[in-house]
Amino acid sequence: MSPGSAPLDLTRWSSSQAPPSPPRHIPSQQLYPASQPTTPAGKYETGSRNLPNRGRGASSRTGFRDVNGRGDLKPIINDHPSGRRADPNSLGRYLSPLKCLTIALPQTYALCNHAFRYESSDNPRRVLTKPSKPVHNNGVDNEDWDYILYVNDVLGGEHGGDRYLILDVLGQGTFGQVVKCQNMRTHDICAVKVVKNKPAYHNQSKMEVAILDLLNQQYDPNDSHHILRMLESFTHKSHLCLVFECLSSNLYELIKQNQFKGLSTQLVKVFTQQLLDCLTVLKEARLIHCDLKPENILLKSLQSPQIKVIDFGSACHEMQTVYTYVQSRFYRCPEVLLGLHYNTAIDMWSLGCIVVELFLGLPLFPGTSEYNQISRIVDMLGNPPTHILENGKQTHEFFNYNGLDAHGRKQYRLKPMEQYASEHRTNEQPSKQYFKQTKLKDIIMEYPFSKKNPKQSDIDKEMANRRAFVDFVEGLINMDPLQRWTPAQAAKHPYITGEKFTGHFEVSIDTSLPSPHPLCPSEQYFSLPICLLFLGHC
Ligand SMILES: Nc1ncnc2c1ncn2[C@@H]1O[C@H](COP(=O)(O)OP(=O)(O)OP(=O)(O)O)[C@@H](O)[C@H]1O
Repeated sequence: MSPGSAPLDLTRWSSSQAPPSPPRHIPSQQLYPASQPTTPAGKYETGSRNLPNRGRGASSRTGFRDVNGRGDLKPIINDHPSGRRADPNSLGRYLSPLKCLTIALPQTYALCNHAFRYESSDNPRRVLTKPSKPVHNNGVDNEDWDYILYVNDVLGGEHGGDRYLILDVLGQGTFGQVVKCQNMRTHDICAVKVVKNKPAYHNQSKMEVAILDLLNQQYDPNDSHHILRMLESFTHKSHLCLVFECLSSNLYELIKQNQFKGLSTQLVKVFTQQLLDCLTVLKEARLIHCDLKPENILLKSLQSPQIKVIDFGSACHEMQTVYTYVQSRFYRCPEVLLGLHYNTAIDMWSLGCIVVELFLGLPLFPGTSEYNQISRIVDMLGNPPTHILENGKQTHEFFNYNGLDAHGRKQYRLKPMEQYASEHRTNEQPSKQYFKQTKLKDIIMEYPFSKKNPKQSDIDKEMANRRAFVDFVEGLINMDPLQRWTPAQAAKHPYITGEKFTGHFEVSIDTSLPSPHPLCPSEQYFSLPICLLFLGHC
């Protein structure tokens, strides 16, 4: 530096003053509009303030300047970062190659070809529905009568209601698709179930709307009983759409993430308490969920073990058990398998299967067929009580009648697999065993510890927890629905309350009778559709 010359003060260069220079790979006449001078005014002015900003990477020499006003010329370095193109929207800023080829791709194209024009309407729409080929309903439905959903399409607003921007897919079920959406008015994120455009699904889903409305408004107005919230429903291009609060992963995914190793008795307890709370409310409303399983229990978020029960699409009132074929097979109870009348007790059987699965990481009765399901249950728990077998419409499908016993009671024995298979022309396979033990108590008590080298005090505590857990589960998977514990009874078990478990828990009689619905004239003749008429849902 010459004596008397001012030091370079790079900090006083603002990026907006930095002159853009053409990148090596794009001709400068393409980079700058014809009206814009290739060399911005002042680019080669002398004086430290006007020195171009120095960026990272190689610099290119673009001229000389008088460094001291006395004609001492020094080369001017144009500090254009290597491999970067000037941002045409922000003078003095540069775009990285990554940006040029991603978010600034339309500009990059426009630079290369002046005729290029970008229109967002030309974007290929990301389809979320499979198959996506238009078949029905003027081309908006596929061959399965599912509405073909695209990211950034809008649902709703047909009758002036809220509109929902489709963001992503959340799940798929028998009834339709569930997508993550954003309410375009409130900006809230929600889940929208878009039901198949078929009368059977449409009508059944209207029942789901009615049941959730009833539960949300009448039985759980404060949203404190772990029941999914339905925000509204509307029709979009003949598809019934149900708008729900948006939840997180389901419990099956949680088990899977845990590599099917099972959850601690403590965490299982936290989930069970919430499920019992939900089932208590359902029993009060005399509603049967009919499809309780880990996939239909969702975490509210990944931050805490708060859960919600979803999918009331198979739910019904106790007086309206029109379908004989309910519940997912692994969680199906003996009275349903054998074709008896059923009530809210069937959800308690499912709950028993679920809590064991949460603890073990594997389903308790993973039946591969109806026969395999019942044979797994019988293998573990023995025959169902005689009165159940006597009254089951399907008993003769699975059991042989073996005459009367010494007390004059009918005796039944499960058909051998080969007999059942030949009678029903099915390909039954022997049950694959996942545990070497066959009895529930042994499976649970001998299940390996998750902790390596636990202290004796930890072992004692865990074994005490497990003893309470076994006793609790046995009350739920009682073959006799009349003896099976109700949610209120189960909620009093020491495993749930945290009291010391001192031996088999004797339940007291459940006096919590369902209260008559406020809008129904007679509890005796209560039926859901009548009730819904009062609520204006039919
Ligand atoms: N509120 C929600 N928030 C987040 N994901 C959801 C929500 N509701 C449903 N899902 C996802 O969508 C999937 C299908 O939903 P749902 O069980 O209600 O549909 P379905 O057609 O009734 O299914 P199924 O075949 O079990 O009857 C769920 O397993 C879940 O993964």
